[in-house]
Amino acid sequence: MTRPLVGVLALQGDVREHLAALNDSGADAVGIRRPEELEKIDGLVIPGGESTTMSKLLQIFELLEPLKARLRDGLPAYGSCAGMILLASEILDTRPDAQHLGAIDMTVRRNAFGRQVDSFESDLEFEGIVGDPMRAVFIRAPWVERVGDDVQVLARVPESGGAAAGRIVAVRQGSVVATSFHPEVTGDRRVHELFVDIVRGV
Ligand SMILES: NC(=O)CC[C@H](N)C(=O)O
Repeated sequence: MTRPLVGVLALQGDVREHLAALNDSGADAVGIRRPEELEKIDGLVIPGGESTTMSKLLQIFELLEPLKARLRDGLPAYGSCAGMILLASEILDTRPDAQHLGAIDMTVRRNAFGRQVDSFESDLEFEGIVGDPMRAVFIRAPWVERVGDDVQVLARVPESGGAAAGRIVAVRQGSVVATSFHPEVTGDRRVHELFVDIVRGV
């Protein structure tokens, strides 16, 4: 597979940044808004934004069930922040009618680090990615409170992170990856390169 076709769920959130990051990382990127567009892609990114809004829009645009089906069939996926929330099997502190995709066996707490003003940046180690520590940008981010046996923890808040030190902020289950933070906004393409390799089956 030379340049895989990777979709970015384009209902709401920071779509443009992920399209650019994927194009920089060896994939051809395309926005996804309709069920029929899901069939042609080799992988999918779910961007940051507002997970409860995305949940509603997934239903309005009739994408929820077709996307769940493609994920069940093994579609590689990567979710950042709100995308992590949607990929979870259990979400804490969300609306009762909020939908989720259940692609990773994990419990995620929305807005776990606090209010918008508590957003922060941190340098952290990312399992499987070599080189300098990754600059992680957390914007009203979730954290992972529980992971299933098949889920690999890829990154945690470092000891310098105060009360949140040790909290799980990046995970992988099979071909599905999720981060609490936003690599798409820093110019560091290593997470997107890792995901494109997963899509390629590397
Ligand atoms: N940066 C983000 O994606 C924020 C996520 C948002 N706080 C939510 O709970 O859906």
